[in-house]
This record gives sequence, C-alpha cells and structure tokens, in this order.
Amino acid sequence: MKHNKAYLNKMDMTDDGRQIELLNSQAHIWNHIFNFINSMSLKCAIQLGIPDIIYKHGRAMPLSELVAALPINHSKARCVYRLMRILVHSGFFTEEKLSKNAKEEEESYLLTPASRLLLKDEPLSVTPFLLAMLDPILTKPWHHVSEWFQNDDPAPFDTVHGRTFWEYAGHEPRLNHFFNEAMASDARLVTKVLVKDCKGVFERLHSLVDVGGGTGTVAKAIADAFPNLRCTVLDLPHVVSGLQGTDKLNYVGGDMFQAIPAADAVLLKWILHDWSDEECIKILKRCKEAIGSNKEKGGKLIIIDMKVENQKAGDHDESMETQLFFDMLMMILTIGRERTEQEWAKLFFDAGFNDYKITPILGLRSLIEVYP
Ligand SMILES: C[S@@+](CC[C@H](N)C(=O)[O-])C[C@H]1O[C@@H](n2cnc3c(N)ncnc32)[C@H](O)[C@@H]1O
Ligand SMILES: O=c1cc(-c2ccc(O)cc2)oc2c(O)c(O)ccc12
Repeated sequence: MKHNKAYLNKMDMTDDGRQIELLNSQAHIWNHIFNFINSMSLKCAIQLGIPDIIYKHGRAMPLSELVAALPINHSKARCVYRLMRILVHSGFFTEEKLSKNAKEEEESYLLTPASRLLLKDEPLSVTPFLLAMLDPILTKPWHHVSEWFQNDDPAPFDTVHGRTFWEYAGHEPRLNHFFNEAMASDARLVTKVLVKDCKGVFERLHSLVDVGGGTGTVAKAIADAFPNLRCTVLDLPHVVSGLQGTDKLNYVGGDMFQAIPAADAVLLKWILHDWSDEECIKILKRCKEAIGSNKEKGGKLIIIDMKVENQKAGDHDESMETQLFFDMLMMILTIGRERTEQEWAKLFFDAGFNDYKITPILGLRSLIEVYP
C-alpha cells in the first residue's frame, strides 16, 4: 500500500500532537467563520462616529466620556467597552489606563494611523469605500457565489441584481454616488504619490486622456501639476453628466470600447482589472489607436493596477492576502481579475504594444508604462 507524505507524517504523530493539530484546526476555522465580525464591528464604529469623536476629544478619551458622547441608548452603555476591545485588538485604536479618581483607573482610547484614515474630513478617507463595500447591495452577491458557479451569468453581482455593476450604477444614484466618492478618495491618495514621485512619467506630455477617469480627481491634479498638459476624462455618460470642465480639463461621456479621444498618453487607473482578457484587449487596441505610434513624442499608455506575485507554498504575507481579496472582489462584482507580470505582458503584446515597464511605486499597485 502506498502512503503519501502527509499521511505518513500523521502516522508518526503522537496523541498529543494530533490533539494540538485538531484544536489549532478548529481555531483556524473559527477565525475564518468569524472574519466578518472584524468588518462589521468597524462599520458600526464608523456609523456611530467613534473615530471622529475621539479625534475631536484631542487626547486619550476615557470610556465613560466616549459613552456619554455617543448617540446610543443608555441600556447599551456597557457594550461600548466590548466593541472598543475588539477594535483595539484589530489595530484601530490603542488603549491606555488613566486614573479616574484616587482609587480607580479607566480605559481610555486613542486613534491609530489606520483609524485616522477613517476620519470624516480626512481627504484620503477610506470611509466611503468601507460603507460602500459593506452595503447590502455589494455584500448580497457574496451569498450567491456557489449559485453563480453553476449558472452562466458573468458575475455573482449580475445573478443577484439582474444587470452588470456598471449598468446598476447607471440606474441607482445611491450606488453611483457612493462608488464615485469612494474612487475619488482613492484617487486623491494615488495622485499625491504620482505628482510627487512620478514627475518624469508626465513631463514630456502635452495631452492625456484618463479613460474611465470617474469624476476627474486624478486628471484635475495632473493638469494642475503639469502646466503644459491638457487632460480629458472619458467615462460613462451618467458619471460625467453635469461635471464642469476648465480650460485644462474636459469631460467626455462615452464608451471606451467604442472610441477614445486622441492624445499623447492614455491613463487607465483601476480599469483593466474590471475586465476579462478579451475585453482588455479590445480596450488596449482602442488605447493604441488613440496614442498612435509616435513613441518619440512620449506616446504611451500609463496603467495603474496591481501586479500580483505568483503564490508560493507557505506564503502567508498580508499584502498577498489583500491582492487575493481584490481578485475575488473583481470576480464577484465584475468580470475582471488581478494579473501577474506574465499575464500583463501577454495582454500588451496581444493588443499590439511593443514594450512595457513596471514600477511598483503605489503600495500594492504598480505604475505600468506601455509603449506602442
Ligand atoms: C474602478 S472605476 C475607476 C475610476 C478611476 N479610474 C479611479 O481609479 O479612481 C472604473 C471606471 O470605469 C468606468 N467605466 C466602466 N465602463 C466604461 C466604459 N464602457 N467606458 C468608459 N468608462 C467606463 C466606470 O464608470 C468607472 O468610473
Ligand atoms: O467595489 C469595488 C471596491 C474597490 C475598493 C474597495 C476598498 C478600497 O479601499 C479600495 C477600492 O475597488 C473597486 C475597483 O477598483 C473596481 O474596479 C471595481 C469595484 C471596486
């Protein structure tokens, strides 16, 4: 009889070893079952305004003062400590003991860098994304993934809502607004890095089209930072309708699968990960037509998206997990995916581009320049 290695290892194990493994496995499963408790506890803290209340307090905030400042029913006062305890554990607040009186001490809370990014008036706030992601419109599709595996819908979002994510946003002002606000807050963060650390990428350009550029946060900042550069934002008509351009920035409502206005460079930020390889090649071919073949004039495509690493056995690093989360998000909401360098290269060459350069400058995302 043949045994595989894992089976033989099990045979070698002592009773104690087997028991430890069993209990560890149970804990591992519990952590996965209860993962949603972290997101939902954070959502509750945001809805109650806890980060902003602690921020306004200006120093470590005692639990009793936090409870008094919260818009809650008095009978729930004792539960605030339990909510704060899990959020301290997950790194959103730090806790210190302050003396309450001569005999007693009391827990007091401070913000951490992560909760600062959740403040309402923080320009780079991730709160719009958190509220959008945890809204039932976007959580419901996750309950239908196995059903989707058995039908021929493009994504679980379509299974639940009967239309694509983009069609839904076009008809539901609430999702459209939430999503565009969330994208704009991310765009502010990315633009800060682009304008500071990637000047060379834009310096020789005279015109740029931001394809799927949303409400124009990135294009506006680039147009302001580079005086010789005129920018166009191309997005779906419901996204750009009513937006006012300037002499350096104009909005075009249209469809990137049909035509992209001509320019020295085309920017695609968080666009290609929404689409399958076939759709990406269509978009890339439209981009190539828009920039022509004049590499000397600086003609190029600028992509901001993730480059995922090939997963190795035993690889448990946090950034890999975040990239896997985004890949799943794209599968559930859109028909897209996150790609490895080999997958990116294949798309570029299949669409007729000649060369590319990847600069991993934006945390988990990269700036990819692609040349005709
Ligand atoms: C994930 S968002 C990225 C927005 C923006 N580039 C950013 O990163 O902040 C994708 C954008 O593509 C736009 N989009 C979807 N389908 C499109 C199409 N066929 N033509 C033009 N834009 C489209 C959406 O409206 C949305 O603004
Ligand atoms: O539905 C989403 C959500 C995101 C997202 C969520 C949280 C963040 O902090 C950042 C981004 O990004 C998306 C995206 O890039 C996309 O192309 C489609 C949908 C979503």
